[in-house]
Amino acid sequence: MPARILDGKAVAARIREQLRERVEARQAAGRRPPGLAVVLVGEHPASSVYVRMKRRDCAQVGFDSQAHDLPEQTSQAELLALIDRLNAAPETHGILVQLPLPRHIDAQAVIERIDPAKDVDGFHPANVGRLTLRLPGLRSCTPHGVMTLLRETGEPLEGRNAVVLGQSNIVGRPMALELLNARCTVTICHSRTRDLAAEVGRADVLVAAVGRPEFVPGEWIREGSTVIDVGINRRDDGSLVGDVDYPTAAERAAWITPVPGGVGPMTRATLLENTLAAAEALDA
Ligand SMILES: Nc1nc(=O)c2c([nH]1)NC[C@@H]1CN(c3ccc(C(=O)N[C@@H](CCC(=O)O)C(=O)O)cc3)C=[N+]21
Repeated sequence: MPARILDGKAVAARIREQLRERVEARQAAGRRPPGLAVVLVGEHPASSVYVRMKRRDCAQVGFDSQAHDLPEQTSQAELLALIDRLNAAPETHGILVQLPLPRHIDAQAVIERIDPAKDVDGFHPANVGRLTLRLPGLRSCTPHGVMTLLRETGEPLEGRNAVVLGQSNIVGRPMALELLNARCTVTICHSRTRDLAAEVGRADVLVAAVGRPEFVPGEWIREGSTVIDVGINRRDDGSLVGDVDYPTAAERAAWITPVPGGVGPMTRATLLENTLAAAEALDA
């Protein structure tokens, strides 16, 4: 039986619709719209596209989208000064600094300058620490969005073997913590993992976040598993593929996310959810 498709695009659209209603209710109660500052430094080609999508999402749900497009030569001091102003601005509830930043800027210093209450990316050590300790806080959009998508399958996560491919700060590590908090048995694999095929073969839930096109062959996939593909890789012909070989994996999995239309739209919808949550907490 071929896998059922976990349609992130459709779930994200539903989330945006619910958010739009909540923003309308806020407005009817005389409260200001959630404000998201999206900061873009320089002209990384993919970043301009992603930032445009985020701003369009904001407009669609009635958020105040605040654009800060800075030149490539912006100094770290200038960027930190902007963060300070946004931290202090009452109309700004969320601050997103698009990554990657130009090489002369220390991204970690920038992340740590953001008020954790406005850190809608969930990248600040205070928020990662809160996730680690199972305390409420802003949770990184991609792993958080994946958890929302996993709930859509209706299958319980408790006790299942979850395998995460990739140990990055923005996906692999927080993803493993999310799955642990959902009481999965979690394995994190990386470039030094000895027998990747064997690890993947044990996965009831596989999350692939390695950033290599079609890296996981379908033969590795456990029959009946749930396959979440975080990879967004652009091929020479301009088309997008994930980290998993979709056609062969879909023959074995019970559920699988497509690329595009899977995790990507969920990441953006979760950014909006985090921004509304930040607004509710800050304006309370
Ligand atoms: N501070 C920061 N926060 C981020 O969350 C962040 C970032 N920097 N830098 C870059 C990555 C990448 N990222 C994506 C989110 C959604 C899609 C997405 O919606 N993709 C669609 C369309 C893809 C397309 O057509 O290009 C899809 O997969 O269906 C893609 C990429 C967020 N990132």
